[in-house]
Amino acid sequence: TSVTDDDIISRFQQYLKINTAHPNPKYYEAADFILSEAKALSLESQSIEFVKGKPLVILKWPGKDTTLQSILLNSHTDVVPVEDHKWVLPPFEARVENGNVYARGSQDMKCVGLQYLEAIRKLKDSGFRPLRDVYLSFVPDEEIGGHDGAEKFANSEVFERMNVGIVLDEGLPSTNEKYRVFYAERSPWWLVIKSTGAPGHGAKLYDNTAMENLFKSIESIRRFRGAQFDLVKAGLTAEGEVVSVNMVALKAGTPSPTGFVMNLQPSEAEAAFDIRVPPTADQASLERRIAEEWAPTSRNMTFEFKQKVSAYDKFGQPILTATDQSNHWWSLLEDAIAKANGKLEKPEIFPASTDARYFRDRGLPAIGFSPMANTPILLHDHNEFLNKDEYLRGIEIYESIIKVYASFGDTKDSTRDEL
Ligand code: MET
Ligand SMILES: [Zn+2]
Ligand SMILES: [Zn+2]
Repeated sequence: TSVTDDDIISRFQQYLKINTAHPNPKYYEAADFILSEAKALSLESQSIEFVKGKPLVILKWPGKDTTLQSILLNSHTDVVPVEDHKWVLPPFEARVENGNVYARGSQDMKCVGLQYLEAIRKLKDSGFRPLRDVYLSFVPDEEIGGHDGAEKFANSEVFERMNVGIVLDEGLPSTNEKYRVFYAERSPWWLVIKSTGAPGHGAKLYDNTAMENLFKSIESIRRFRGAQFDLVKAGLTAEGEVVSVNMVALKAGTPSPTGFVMNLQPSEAEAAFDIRVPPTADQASLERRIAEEWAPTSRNMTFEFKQKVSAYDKFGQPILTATDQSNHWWSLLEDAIAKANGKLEKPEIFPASTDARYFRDRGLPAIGFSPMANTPILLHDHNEFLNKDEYLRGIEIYESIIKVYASFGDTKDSTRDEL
């Protein structure tokens, strides 16, 4: 069978046209599409609903030696919502302009999911047969925390039986010709702080109002944010190695039909922050800072975490995948990318969060990688796009990676089985 670039791009477009944005992702349409692609490629497939209405599709390309650890190529099928009217081209039509495919999910991360499949198609056409089992997982709900998707999957018996040795998951584009690659990620701490204070006349100056109490916290948080950001701006610390704090919501004031009651100081106020904590950070000291400076009871403040993922494993060690000789999957990835004439940046800590953490939590190596070079970073942004040629180039990169990974036959890597 001969595969044309047009066929490849049109399959990418088909996947992008399925609206899997929260809060009502069309998960069954996405699953059906993946399953029909799998069928065309003669891959084994199953769709599992760990949670009703949220299918997780697993595909398998069986290897010659099923006793070896397998390779898992993971991607999420959901995407973040869009503000339709702020896009130049409609976000779920995958139109092409100047060689760029515009769609929500074109970078995050429907590209990767289909590039895995296209790479397998090419390898199959070339007659290649894997030594190890190659698995693909298409998981729901990454963008809302992954609890009903990758988290359940990584802790399931199905996963256990897959005997996975290495996981590949998403990364970020780079604006130059080198690909970025990620060996760890920052942990999300979603914090809501609340203040209370005596209500009173809008004209009266008095201490301990809810607004004043909250603003003292906001000032302190902003000083911390500024100091962290300065390290990045000065080029001293990588983006993924500082703690980021961004205020994402503010709620206060007494509503009135025309807006707010203007002459009443409210008795409550709250603010929400998206905090990301690198595995290299001192978690305990950040916790103390939150309790003592950002939401102290002495200032009538309380706090609550909407999400708080530890950056450390159960032994208190930072969760990261080795990027040295101790991890042969890392060396193989370097080789594979070099073989395909690709260049790699120094490995980084992913500044946001991905499903890779659920696999790393299980003690598995997981590498974040989305082969997009020369591409502006538009994840979660308006007018997200990926250039056609970059997409096609990424398929070649995955061909090389899958080939190198799936033919690797070192017997030393079966330690997990021996335990
Ligand atoms: N990938 C998304 C993010 O980093 C959702 C992860 S769940 C905290 O924001
Ligand atoms: Zn993503
Ligand atoms: Zn995302």
